[in-house]
Amino acid sequence: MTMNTRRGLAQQRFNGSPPEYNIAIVGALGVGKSALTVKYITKRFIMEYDPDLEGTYTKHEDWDNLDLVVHLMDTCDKEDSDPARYLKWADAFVTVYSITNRQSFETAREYVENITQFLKQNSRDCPVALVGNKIDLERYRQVSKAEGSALSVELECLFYETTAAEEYDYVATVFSRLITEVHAEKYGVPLQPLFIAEERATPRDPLHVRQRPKSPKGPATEKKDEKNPQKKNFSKLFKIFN
Ligand SMILES: Nc1nc2c(ncn2[C@@H]2O[C@H](COP(=O)(O)OP(=O)(O)OP(=O)(O)O)[C@@H](O)[C@H]2O)c(=O)[nH]1
Repeated sequence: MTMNTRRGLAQQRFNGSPPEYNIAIVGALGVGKSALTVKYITKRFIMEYDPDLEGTYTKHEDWDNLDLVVHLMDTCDKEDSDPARYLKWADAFVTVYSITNRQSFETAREYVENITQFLKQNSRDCPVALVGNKIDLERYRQVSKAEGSALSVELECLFYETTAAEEYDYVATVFSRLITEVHAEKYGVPLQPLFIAEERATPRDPLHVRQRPKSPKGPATEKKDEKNPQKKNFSKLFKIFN
């Protein structure tokens, strides 16, 4: 069976159109929502963004010959903005705080509580991840990993620590898990390759490699190496990458 036939068969399971996932990224200003969005979309770290811009970005993933379409909303909450725009839209939520900013951790709690309350009121069940970002700045850490983990247990959500400034795998791990969970919820079947044992290629993409069982919840592996990120200025013109 050719690669194209396998892809066709895989796609047929979803009426010919690729499965889609809407993921909203929320949190206080400056925690790295835009940086994590860009990292996931382009695998690159970009230092500066326009803090007032909110945008939705799309990425196609290849999951063992199945096309997946992932839409990310990099949110930007203002005093008068209505969170319903992403609460209603999203299939999953990434609530980001910076491990170097305790206030952002408190804000993340409020975000997760509001999301959970909205989901409950609307009888919806969506995965929510609490994400402590900027672990490359370990020396400035204000929120311990144990505190992040304890809050996720209390709020009954997933927990990861990440960095947008280092390896892509930190970020891929979070999205891989959310996509897997959303898929099961939205399409009623686990996200798994069309199983043709003798022809199955060795999975290489991080999405596949990082696929995890449903439980237990747990943080991504922490890495202590420090690197100097590129010192460049960009605006949200990275939108052109889509
Ligand atoms: N060292 C380091 N810096 C990061 C990381 N993530 C983001 N930053 C930096 O933190 C600053 C804020 O990042 P943003 O992505 O703009 O944060 P945001 O949450 O989108 O906040 P607004 O743009 O203000 O809405 C920028 O200077 C980023 O370069 C990270 O993982 N490590």
